[in-house]
Amino acid sequence: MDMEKKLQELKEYISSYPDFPKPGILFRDMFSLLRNPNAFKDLRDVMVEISKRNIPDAQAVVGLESRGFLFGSVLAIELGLPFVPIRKPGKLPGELNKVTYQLEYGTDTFEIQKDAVTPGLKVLLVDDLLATGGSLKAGCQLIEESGGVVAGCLVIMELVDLRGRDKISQPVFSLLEF
Ligand SMILES: O=P(O)(O)OC[C@H]1O[C@H](OP(=O)(O)OP(=O)(O)O)[C@H](O)[C@@H]1O
Ligand SMILES: Nc1ncnc2[nH]cnc12
Repeated sequence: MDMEKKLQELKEYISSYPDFPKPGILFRDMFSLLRNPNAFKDLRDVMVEISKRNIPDAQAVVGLESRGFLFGSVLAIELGLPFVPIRKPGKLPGELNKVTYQLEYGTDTFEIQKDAVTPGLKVLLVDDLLATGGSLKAGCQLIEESGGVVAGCLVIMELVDLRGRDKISQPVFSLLEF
C-alpha cells in the first residue's frame, strides 16, 4: 500500500465548516469521508497498518465517546481485539472508574467499566480527532487509573496548531494533519 498517497486522497474527503459549532472554530467533519464506502475502507486499511506497525502488543481497543466508537470498533474487529468504550457520565452500568477533566469552559467526566480493564492490560486508545488534547489525556488517565497501560493512541485527524499531543506522554499516531 502506498500509505502517503492514500492519506493524501483521504484528506480530500474531509469537509470543513467555518464557525461551527461556535464562531472561530473550523469544524473538520469526518462524516463526509464515511459517506464514501471506498474511502472508509481505505481509512480502515491505513488504521490497521499503522496500529499493527506501531502498537503491535495492544490487547484491547478503547474508544472515546462518541465519534471514537466508529473507528475503535472497526479497528477492534480487524485486529481481533476486545472493544471497550469510555463514555460520558450516566451511560454505563455496573461498577465504574471515573475521571473529571477540563474543557474550554467548565469540566466534563469520562467513565469506564471496572471489569473491562484487567491489571496491566495494554490498550490502544482511539478517537476521531485530537484538538487541545484534553479528551485524549483524560482517556489515558482513566485507563491508567483503572490499572491498564496505554500502549499507544490513534487519532484520525490532528489539529497540529493546537499542540494537543504535547499534553500526552504516551505515543500518539495521527493519520491526517490539519
Ligand atoms: O482534543 P480536545 O480539545 O479534547 O477535542 C477533541 C474531542 O472533541 C470531540 O469530541 P466531542 O466531545 O465533541 O464528542 P463527540 O465525539 O461525541 O462529538 C472529538 O470527538 C474529540 O473527542
Ligand atoms: N475543529 C474540530 N472539528 C471537529 N471536531 C472537533 N472537536 C474538537 N474540535 C473539533
